[in-house]
Amino acid sequence: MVTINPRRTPLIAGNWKMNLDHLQAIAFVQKLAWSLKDANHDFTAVEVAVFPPFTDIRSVQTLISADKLPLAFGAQDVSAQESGAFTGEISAAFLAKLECQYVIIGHSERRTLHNETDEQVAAKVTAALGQNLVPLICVGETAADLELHGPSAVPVAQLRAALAGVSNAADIVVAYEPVWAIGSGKAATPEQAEQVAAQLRLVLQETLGQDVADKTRILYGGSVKSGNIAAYMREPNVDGALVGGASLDVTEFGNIVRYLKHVG
Ligand SMILES: O=C[C@H](O)COP(=O)(O)O
Repeated sequence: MVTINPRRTPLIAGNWKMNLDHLQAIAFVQKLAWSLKDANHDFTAVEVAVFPPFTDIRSVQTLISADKLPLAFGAQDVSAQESGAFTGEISAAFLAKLECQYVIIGHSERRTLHNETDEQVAAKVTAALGQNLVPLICVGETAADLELHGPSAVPVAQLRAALAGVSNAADIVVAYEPVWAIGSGKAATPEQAEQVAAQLRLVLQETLGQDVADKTRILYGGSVKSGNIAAYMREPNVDGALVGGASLDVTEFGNIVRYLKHVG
């Protein structure tokens, strides 16, 4: 039985990573919106967001705005800097100007492949909030971390660090993504996801207070598919999913969004 917390609208977020150019993005978003509309998806019951590459965002914004599509969108990363000589960087102000609602910060691929530190993640969170973007903060342990420290220690420490400069978080989203589950087909069990999500909610409570802890959505990410999403959504502290590979297939992503059809 799924009980939807009235303070936390479930969020299904598709992180396209470095896939789909701007023309493919337009076709994808149109098809996604049409297929969800055809299926009478209730966008007030489950929010849907896509995270295209930077070069697609203007096209996605224009389409969503012109056709008044009930989809949210965001970027996959942001600079901690406001402006200046930072070749290749994209500021939070630029993203806000493109009407992004969200920005993913601290994805494990950034932490691993670009050596992003907890301090840089925290600075990016502050930069995003400064432009009224909702930071979607990713945390998660590697297989080695899991063996060494157990399931919650690393994600909890990463979240604490990410919130270091946040005093008044109007709106944030947290994604628990065990690194060993990303793109591996070896998803965490719903119980594992719930265990860590509950610990992350405690961190939110301790650092930002009960109200923020109650209203903050905590997503699970890592090999989410239409066949396993419903089981995660039955867990009381899991409020949605950050989907990678499966978000690139319109039909599959649409079925993930429509998980309510498959839960008792
Ligand atoms: O941001 C999304 C995650 O990295 C999950 O990716 P995945 O669904 O391909 O495992």
